[in-house]
Amino acid sequence: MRIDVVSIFPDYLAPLDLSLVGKARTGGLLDLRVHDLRDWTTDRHRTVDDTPFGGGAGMVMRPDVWGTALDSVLDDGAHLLVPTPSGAPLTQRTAERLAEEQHLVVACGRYEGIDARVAEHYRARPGVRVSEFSIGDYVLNGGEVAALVLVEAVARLLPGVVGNPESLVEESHGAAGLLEYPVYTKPPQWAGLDVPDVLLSGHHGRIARWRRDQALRRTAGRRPDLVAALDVAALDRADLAT
Ligand SMILES: Oc1ccccc1-c1ccno1
Repeated sequence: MRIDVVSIFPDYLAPLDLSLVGKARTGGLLDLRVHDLRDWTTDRHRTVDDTPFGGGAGMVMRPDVWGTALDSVLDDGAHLLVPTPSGAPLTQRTAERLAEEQHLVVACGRYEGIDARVAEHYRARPGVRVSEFSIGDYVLNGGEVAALVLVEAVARLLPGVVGNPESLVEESHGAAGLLEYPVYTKPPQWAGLDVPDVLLSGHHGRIARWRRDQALRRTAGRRPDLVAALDVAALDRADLAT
C-alpha cells in the first residue's frame, strides 16, 4: 500500500518513522510519502492561504496550491482522504476497508480549512474517491494528528505489520463490535489487588466466557451506543469457537 500525506507541517508526521509503522515502511509493507504543501507554491513567500470570501475570521487554504499538489500525488484509483471536524467518523470498519486499498492520499488542512472546491473538483475526477473524515467530536489546529491516527489505524491492519494477527481479533471494536475485556499480568497480587481467579484456572472455556461477559459489560456500561450495533451473529460464532 502507498500512502501520501500532504501538510504544511511535514515534521508532524515524524512519529510514523517509529515502531510498527516505521518497521512496515523499512520492511516494504508500506510505502509512506510525506510532502510539504509549500513545495507546490510559486511565490517568494510560499503562500498557501488567503482571506475567506464572505468575510469571517481566519484564513482559508488556497485551491490552486492544493490542486497542483494533489495533481502531483493522486493517480487513478487513489482515495483522497481529508480530515475535518465536519467529516464522517473514522471507525475500525472504515480502517479495515481502507486497509484493502492500494493508494491513499491524506490532505492535511490548517487555518479555517481547505477551499471547498478542492474536494468538489476531485469528486468529479474519474477514478478518484474523496472522503472527508473526523477522528472525534472536538476541534484540532489541523489535520496532521488525524492523519497520524488514520495511518496507524490502517497500517497496523496490513498483512505482516502486527507480529501476531490473532491480537487483532479480540481488540476493542473488533468483528463483533465489542470493547475489549480487562487484561492482567504478573504479579498475581499487586497493591492489595488480585487477578480474577478464573484467569488462573487454566479452564480455557470458562476464561473465554468470562472475557466475553466482561467485554459485553464494558460495552453496555461505557458505549451504550455500540450495543444497538452489536453483531450478535459474530458474537455467537466467537462463543461457539470457545
Ligand atoms: O479539528 C480539525 C481541524 C483540521 C482537520 C481535522 C480536524 C479534526 C477534528 C476531528 N477530526 O478531525
